[in-house]
Amino acid sequence: MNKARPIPFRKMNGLGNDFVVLDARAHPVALDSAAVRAIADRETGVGCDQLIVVAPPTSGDMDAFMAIWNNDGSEVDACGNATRCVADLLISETGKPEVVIGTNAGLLRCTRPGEGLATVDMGTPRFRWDEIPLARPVEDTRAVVLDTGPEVPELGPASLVNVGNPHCIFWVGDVAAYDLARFGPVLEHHPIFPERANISLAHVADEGHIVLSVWERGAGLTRACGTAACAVAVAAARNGLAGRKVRVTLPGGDLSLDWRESDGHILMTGPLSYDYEGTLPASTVEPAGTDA
Ligand SMILES: N[C@@H](CCC[C@H](N)C(=O)O)C(=O)O
Repeated sequence: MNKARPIPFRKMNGLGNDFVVLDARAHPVALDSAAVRAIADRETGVGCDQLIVVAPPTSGDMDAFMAIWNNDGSEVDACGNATRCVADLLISETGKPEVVIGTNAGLLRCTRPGEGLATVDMGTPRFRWDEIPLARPVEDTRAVVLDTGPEVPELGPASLVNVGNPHCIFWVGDVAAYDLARFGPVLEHHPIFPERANISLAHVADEGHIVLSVWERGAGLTRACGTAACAVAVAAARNGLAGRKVRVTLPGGDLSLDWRESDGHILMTGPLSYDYEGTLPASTVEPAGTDA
């Protein structure tokens, strides 16, 4: 007899960047791209920008491991906003002042500076062309001219950086003046990015404040993207456009970024919220043959 029970999930968000969070620590889940797309579908599934699986630690130096899937079914290494959400879950559960989350992009240390807030140490950015990665050598990733067709407006040179995932940033005078939803997909799939890229339009309002709009790889236009905020903060400082501590305003709200002088780590602080809880039919996420 199939005794499979429904799988509980939490719906959470960081500045409106929204996640279905599955806790696979007690009961494993098996996901493939098709299952992720079905759950993430806003018409026929739960709907989310990313699906997050909290799994048991894979080594003694972490509290849990976190797997990240975009809503197009691609698995990725980093998600800043979801890391804050999972950090809050683990801090509430353990009572520890600091938790360590394992990701495919490395170990991330997280704290709770106030109720409903989390700070994540996103580690150090990478700037070399083969670390971003790019399809061809580029000497200086601070300002790269991309060949684009008529569907992309004149945006000037891009700054490229990897903060656990690849980001491409264009510096503009007014982010609202551009229809990023129209040409974001073209840039995401530009041949210079063998793993595609997250595409940002950034306006430096002053040396401590940047306004940002993001077309996320594998998810489209989102209300916020934590790693894009990290990427734009370090790229602005590296280009001499802003200081190392900046406020980044996204459509969903503000994040505080500190590209720490002492060790080059990026600290990202911002809010997170719990939306609701629900259950998924076991058949959507259980390993084949499970009779749990
Ligand atoms: N929403 C995220 C980023 C999620 C992954 C990204 N779309 C990618 O494919 O790299 C964030 O808050 O950082």
